[in-house]
Amino acid sequence: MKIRMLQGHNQPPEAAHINVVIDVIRAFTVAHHAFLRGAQGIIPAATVDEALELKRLNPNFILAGEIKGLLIPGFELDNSPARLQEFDLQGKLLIQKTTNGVTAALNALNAEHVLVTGFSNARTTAEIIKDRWLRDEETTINIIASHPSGDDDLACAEYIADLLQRSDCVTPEATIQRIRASEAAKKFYDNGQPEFLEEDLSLCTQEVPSDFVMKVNIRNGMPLIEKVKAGSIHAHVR
Ligand SMILES: O=C(O)[C@H](CS(=O)(=O)O)OP(=O)(O)O
Ligand SMILES: [Mg+2]
Repeated sequence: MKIRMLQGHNQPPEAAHINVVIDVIRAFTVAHHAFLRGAQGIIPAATVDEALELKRLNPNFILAGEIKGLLIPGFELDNSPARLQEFDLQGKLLIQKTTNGVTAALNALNAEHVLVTGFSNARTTAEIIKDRWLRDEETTINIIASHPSGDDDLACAEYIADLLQRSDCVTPEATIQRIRASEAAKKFYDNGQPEFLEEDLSLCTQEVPSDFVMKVNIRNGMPLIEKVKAGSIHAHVR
């Protein structure tokens, strides 16, 4: 296995068998919790206009995301995993537009398998990659920390790389510490910015055991993030 560690959301990575796109604070923590709450799929949108147009055509879809961390006018959900807990998402399709995670995922579609995750599903994602897709030492994996400079996604990327390599050097505790100390985490401790909930940070640093990865598949020519269970991955390959 050859692992490349990358950081940022704007550059398409060099081609690989597997791209793993990380956004801990908060896009793919939101995505994981949306699936845990029954969401059927998530359409990543490159722009607010594209997201609003999709909503116009599909009024049942739910708009989620942020600009500068805040609710986008006309959207139902912001980018808070805590506020998401109040919504019934059973069978729903979400449209997600965020600064780092969603942009990075849309720029990383050039692999056989494209996965997204935050810390909450990092271990499961690594385990399923190991079980299903690590064919031989020639398998190439890009692990993309979507925040261009912050340490939250990089810490999670290193945690996943460690799990894939079975090196046992990076603990979940050390990873959580780095996420909590990252630049992106600061606003969640700031009493002057009450719109950023400290509970979000708790959810972003909590591993939630689940039996699925979040995989970006192309459906009708469009990317769709789907919940793919460990045993059913071969039925969902792109
Ligand atoms: O809302 C978020 O958590 C971030 C925006 S910011 O960098 O924290 O302002 O977006 P994301 O794409 O989830 O990193
Ligand atoms: Mg982020």
